[in-house]
Amino acid sequence: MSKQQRWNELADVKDELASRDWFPGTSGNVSIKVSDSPLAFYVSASGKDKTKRTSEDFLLVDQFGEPVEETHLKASAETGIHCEVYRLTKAGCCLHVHTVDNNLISELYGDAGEITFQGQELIKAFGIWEEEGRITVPIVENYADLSKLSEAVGTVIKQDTKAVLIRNHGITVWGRNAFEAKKHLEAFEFLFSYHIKLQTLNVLNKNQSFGGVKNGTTTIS
Ligand SMILES: CSCCC(=O)C(=O)COP(=O)(O)O
Ligand SMILES: [Zn+2]
Repeated sequence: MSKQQRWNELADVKDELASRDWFPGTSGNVSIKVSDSPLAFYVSASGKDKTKRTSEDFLLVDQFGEPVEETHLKASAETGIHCEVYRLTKAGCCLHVHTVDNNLISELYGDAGEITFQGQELIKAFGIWEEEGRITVPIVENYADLSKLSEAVGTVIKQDTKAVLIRNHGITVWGRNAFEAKKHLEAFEFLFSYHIKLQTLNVLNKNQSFGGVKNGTTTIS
């Protein structure tokens, strides 16, 4: 596939994530691999409004996140994380978004360092078809030092890892191509949303059983 086709593929997936409001406040970044050896990938330019489609949305960078073509564009501040994903996995596309649900999950399970999902049909979206199939997402602290953050992400990526949560920040997820990366992202966001809603309902039920409704107001503690 040509570089232009890769660019278009990345622009299309960015548009689809934007249509879901998954890039609030210029957050998020996306990348797609163009060549394996030497590694080169398009990554979104830093600080842009990712809901807009322009000819300056992406730049080509190498394994170190350095531009390989003359450009005035600055690569995403989190390019180092994409470099780690391409170094450690067979990913062809890597997506990073900030959502309320992924931030809540990262905070609720941040101390545990991971969250595991089991018994959900959508786990099949990760290619896991076993009856008792499970998927674990590691969670790292949101280090302000981006080199340290990239290193922390790299440390938790194992052979079957498909995403990493950054605490109170967002998710970085990947797939062999743009289609698979988006599928994984959508499936994770579904699982996060389901889990939060279920936990909230459980707390509400518990409060009602134990008289948690005071003065006509149900409190969630
Ligand atoms: C306002 S979002 C803060 C930076 C961030 O977390 C992000 O995802 C976007 O950074 P980029 O440099 O890729 O625009
Ligand atoms: Zn981010």
